Amino acid sequence: MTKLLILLTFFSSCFSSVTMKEIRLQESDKVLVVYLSRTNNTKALAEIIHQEVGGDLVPLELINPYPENYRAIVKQVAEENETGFLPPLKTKVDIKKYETIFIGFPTWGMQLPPSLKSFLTENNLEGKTVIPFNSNAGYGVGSSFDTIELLCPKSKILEGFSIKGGKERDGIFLAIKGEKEKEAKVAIKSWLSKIKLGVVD
Ligand SMILES: Cc1cc2nc3c(=O)[nH]c(=O)nc-3n(C[C@H](O)[C@H](O)[C@H](O)COP(=O)(O)O)c2cc1C
Repeated sequence: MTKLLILLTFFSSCFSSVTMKEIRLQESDKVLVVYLSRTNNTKALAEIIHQEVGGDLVPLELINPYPENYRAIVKQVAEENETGFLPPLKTKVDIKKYETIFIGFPTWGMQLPPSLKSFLTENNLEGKTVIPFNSNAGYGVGSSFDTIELLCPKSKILEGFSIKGGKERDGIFLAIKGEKEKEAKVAIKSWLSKIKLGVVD
């Protein structure tokens, strides 16, 4: 009887470890990490998240890119925010393929950038898990996370992640590199395990 129990325990543990691995791979297939980044800070976060959770990593591109000049982009974004203009996207995603969607963006004018509003309007995220992440110049996420809640009323929205990135206004472009990148990695890993999306080896 004891022998039988030991054998059963052995086989069930083999079986469960195979199943766990398969589930993780399947889940990873259904993960999308989509992000907007101008000076690569949010891109650095997206790459760390992608290394941790797998899936597809997709940069969001516009049909008509924003001006290079900082003052010009600030002015254009302010106008778009005021009029509610949704810039058309070059990036198309087959959203049906995904169940878990990480959405990354910088804070622009203390709001969600207009192209993210386009993305969330163009794609139906009903029933999907949505996880925002953000970099900013030190002033926080503004209304961006709340706007995601508004635009994704039928999604399960998990706690977002936010970190200080660059400050283009003061000539600081990519800040999430070297030591800062290592710090971001530690913070992201702890956030992912808090929201229970960290991949266990
Ligand atoms: C048009 C524009 C507006 C911005 N507005 C804000 C803001 O309101 N608050 C803030 O903290 N940072 C603001 N920033 C700074 C970015 O959020 C910050 O530099 C971020 O790390 C950039 O991310 P990226 O490198 O992925 O583009 C703004 C940057 C741009 C280009």
